[in-house]
This record gives sequence, C-alpha cells and structure tokens, in this order.
Amino acid sequence: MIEVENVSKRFGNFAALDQVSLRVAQGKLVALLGPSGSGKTTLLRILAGLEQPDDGRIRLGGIDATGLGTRDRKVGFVFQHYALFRHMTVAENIAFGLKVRKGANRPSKAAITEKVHTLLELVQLEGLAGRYPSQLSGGQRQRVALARALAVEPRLLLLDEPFGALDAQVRKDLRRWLRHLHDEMGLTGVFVTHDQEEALEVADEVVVMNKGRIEQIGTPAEIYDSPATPFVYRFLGNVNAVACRVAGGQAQVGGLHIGEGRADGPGTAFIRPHDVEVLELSPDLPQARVRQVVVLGPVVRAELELAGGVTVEAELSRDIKDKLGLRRGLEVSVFLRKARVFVGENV
Ligand SMILES: Nc1ncnc2c1ncn2[C@@H]1O[C@H](COP(=O)(O)OP(=O)(O)OP(=O)(O)O)[C@@H](O)[C@H]1O
Repeated sequence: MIEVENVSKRFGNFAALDQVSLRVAQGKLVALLGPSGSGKTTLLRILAGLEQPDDGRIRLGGIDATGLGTRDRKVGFVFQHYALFRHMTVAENIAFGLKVRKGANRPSKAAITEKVHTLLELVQLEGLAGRYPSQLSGGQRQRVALARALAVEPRLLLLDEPFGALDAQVRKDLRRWLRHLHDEMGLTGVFVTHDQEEALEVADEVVVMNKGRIEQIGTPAEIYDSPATPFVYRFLGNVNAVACRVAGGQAQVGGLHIGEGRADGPGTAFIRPHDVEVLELSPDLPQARVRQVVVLGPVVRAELELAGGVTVEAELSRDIKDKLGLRRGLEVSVFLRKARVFVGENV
C-alpha cells in the first residue's frame, strides 16, 4: 500500500503539488495522467525519494518513508530517456543492481546469472544477452530498462513515460506487455503518462492531475463514464461542451432540454458524441440539420446543428448511417442519452 498524505511541493513561488493525497492498494497498477506541468513527474520523484515534499507524508507498506532515501524505499524506476549503461551488455545492465550490493546482501555469481536469465525470459529478450544497448531497438532498450529495474525485486515500480519516445505500434505492444507482466508479478506500479488511451488501457486506476492537484481518482470506466469535473471531461476523450442556461433545475439549449442542473444560471453541458443518438425525423423529438458526415473506418462522425445554431458532434455506426441515409443537409431528430451539466461561468 502506498499512501500519499497532503503532499505539497513548491519550486520558488510555483506550487508544483498542492495538498495531494492518494492511496494505492498493493498489487495495483496506477496511472498518473495529466497535461504537461500538472505535477505528475514531481509526484513520482517524491515517491521515489528523489525529491522531498515541503509538506505532507509518504507511507510505503504502512511505514513512514518521507525521510527515507531512494535505496531504502526498495523502489525500481524506469524513465523515458533512462539510458542504459552503454559500455555494458544487456545481461550486465540487468545484473548491475545486484552486483553493486554490499556484503551479505549480494547474491552469489551463480544466483545473479540465474536471475538475469529469468528476467531475460520475462522480457522476451533471451537471445540478446550479449548485445550492447546501441545494437537494440528503442522498444528492446525499454524492456532491458524494465528488467534492470525488476532485478532488485522492488516493492514498488515507478515508470515515468516509459514508452513516450517510441513509435505508435511499439508503444501499443509494450503497453499490453507491461499489463501482462504486472499481472504475472503482482507488483505495485505507478506510471506517468499524458496519453489518455495509455492510461485507460493499462491502469487499474487512473489519477487525473491538473495544476498540481488531483481532479479525480477512479477506474478507467469511472473516469471515462463519470468525469467529476469539466477538466476531466475535456481531458479524457472527445466531448461536446455546449453553453446552456439552467432554469428551474432544467438545462436548455435553444429550446432543447439537455439535462439537469444543480442550480439556476449559465452553465455548460458535456455530452459525449456516442451519447448523441441520431434518429429519423420525428415530431416528438428535437430536430437537427446534418452539416457534415465523416466516415472513419467503422465509425461515422456527424456534425449536427440544433435549434439556435448550436452544433454538436455525434458518433454512430456505419449501419445506422446507411439506414438513415445520413448526408449533409438532411433533417434528423436527436436524442441525448446522457449529458452532464456544470453550472457556472467559464466551466
Ligand atoms: N526542479 C525544478 N525547479 C523548478 N521548477 C520545477 C522543477 N521541477 C518541476 N518544476 C515545475 O513544476 C511543474 C510540474 O512539473 P512536473 O515535471 O511534475 O510536471 P509533469 O506533469 O510531469 O509534466 P510533463 O508531462 O511535462 O513531464 C512544472 O511547471 C515544472 O516546470
């Protein structure tokens, strides 16, 4: 269990982390997700013991680790540009953390060889033990870096944009691979990413950060389906943000009832494109005019103009597009399956 309690960190006048609290249960893989500068790396470095918080505490496995150095925390880490030792082979790189141990803590030569072999198998690089880093691809290097971090059996694995520098396909393969590896080893892991797809696909839990604060913590489904704040709505996935007015608890846009608001006044309604249902024109439902239709493989995006000139994007299947004969200029009806209204100016 990792516990972060009210951690704050300032750099000069700038608050990189502002009263951050977080709990990660044993064996979970957690993503710290947020835009550049939101404090993800700072939090990771504080967990690693590479940086000290100005305020707050870090507990690892129930023990106060706030003042402990990196070595005593038993963490392993992999950074985006974490260079392998260039003059060492793959096997030597992986063995490094064990070889530098002192006295009785250092395993025997045979035990180290055995361990390196097991790790090479795990990261599927059995044949490459004798190669130097310059003779590996980017993805292979990252896997060696992971094996090196795992060699010392960390109780916590910290990864900072581990696949950031790699091309899209390799990234995808490594993500799946990391997920499997994690499931097999039962480690607790925290990784930093600014890629929402990566966070949603790989993590058990996602921590969404913004300006040094946590906006929301939840499973990928919770974060995507029930964003707690406008920021999370905008940051995770495509969303229609429509200015509306709330009166008597009901939010309206150009005469169309769009959802419920908690208080009266101006607000913004957030609607995911796949929650905008497009139907044949019906007198009982609000009307819209199709402004554009784009086919993206199996998915179709349609831009719809509602009454009052408000435009929303709908996402539908190709079958539905064909059934409706969807094309520019067509009059259709719309039904909003789900909308969430946040009341206030500039949300
Ligand atoms: N050593 C430092 N000195 C001064 N400012 C720093 C230092 N480290 C980080 N910062 C600032 O703190 C803020 C948070 O940085 P951090 O690296 O944690 O963000 P991040 O979310 O990881 O961003 P990125 O995705 O760009 O890596 C940034 O505005 C950064 O400029």
